Amino acid sequence: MTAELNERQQQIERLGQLAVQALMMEVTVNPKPGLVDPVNQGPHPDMDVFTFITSAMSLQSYFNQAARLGSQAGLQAGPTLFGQLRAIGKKAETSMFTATHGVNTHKGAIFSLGIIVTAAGATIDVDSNLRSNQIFDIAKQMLTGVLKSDFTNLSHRDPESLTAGERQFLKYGKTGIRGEATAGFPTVRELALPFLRQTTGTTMDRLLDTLIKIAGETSDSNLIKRAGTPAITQWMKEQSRQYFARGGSKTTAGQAFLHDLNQVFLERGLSLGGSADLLILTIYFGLLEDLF
Ligand SMILES: CC(C)(COP(=O)(O)OP(=O)(O)OC[C@H]1O[C@@H](n2cnc3c(N)ncnc32)[C@H](O[C@H]2O[C@H](COP(=O)(O)OP(=O)(O)OP(=O)(O)O)[C@@H](O)[C@H]2O)[C@@H]1O)[C@@H](O)C(=O)NCCC(=O)NCCS
Ligand SMILES: Nc1ncnc2[nH]cnc12
Repeated sequence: MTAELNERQQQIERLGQLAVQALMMEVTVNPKPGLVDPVNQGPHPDMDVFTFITSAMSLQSYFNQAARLGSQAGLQAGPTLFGQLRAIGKKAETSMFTATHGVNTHKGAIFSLGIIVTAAGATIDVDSNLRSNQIFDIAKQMLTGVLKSDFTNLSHRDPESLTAGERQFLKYGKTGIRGEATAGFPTVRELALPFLRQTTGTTMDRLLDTLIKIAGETSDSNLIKRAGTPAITQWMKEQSRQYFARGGSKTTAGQAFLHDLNQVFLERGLSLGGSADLLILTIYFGLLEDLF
């Protein structure tokens, strides 16, 4: 192998490794309301931090493959590339369920982070200052037409076979994670990543604040599913506002608020699985940009 090819190969592998690192960093952040962390299972009795570590490790080869797929497609990447990714994503879902004995830890991340890692592979030759924006643009290019293809004819399907996201589209017109991805992940591009870039303090402080920022601004289909109503999104926005009004993770008042919020999530069985996925994406960009 020539030195040039070898270096390219290493860059591709690095993109895959950073994906698993982002999954590990997300699950380490605590105290996270409604989510599994090393201290708490939150409202997820079927999983703990070890389930997440096992799940993340099982996805290494998927993310390496995704980065390689992207690097082969380059900047013209489009829906064909997404079709190829979905095929390997479905296999990765099966590997994840085998590794976790049937627990859904990273289904959302297989989809969202898979797209971003593939787009990162496609921008391997782009200048590092321009890269993040290019990744979002390519993700958008790749997802062209997905809303139409995934949501057409849903009403003719057996209602029992529909996923939470599909049900929420039929019931509330909400496009969920597919809508976010099709728009090029605006919650990450315009809100979470700029927010993370200007945070200070420990990595734990910065990531906790970024999570609560995301949770206050996104429509988390996992939260809606658990609450049984989309009105929960407005409630979450208010919780986020109050947390930051107390100074966030770096203040005693902010930490006390978070502690109480964790209790509320536990008592009501609420989860922030979708927001966790967007945090994972934000961490991935943070790693690419050397923000930690
Ligand atoms: C497009 C797919 C993601 C499938 O979508 P689907 O319609 O099956 O599901 P959705 O409900 O739309 O969402 C799927 C997961 O995406 C995450 N998510 C939701 N909202 C957001 C958001 N605003 N931003 C980012 N991410 C979001 C979320 O994942 C997290 O929650 C998961 C736990 O969920 P679940 O098991 O349903 O919930 P529990 O509370 O545990 O269940 P109960 O105990 O209540 O029963 C966890 O994985 C988090 O990561 C949503 O769950 C994609 O999978 C797809 O295309 N599927 C088709 C097959 C395929 O092609 N797969 C390969 C993709 S490359
Ligand atoms: N830490 C976490 N807890 C529960 N669901 C998640 N989905 C992604 N990360 C998660």
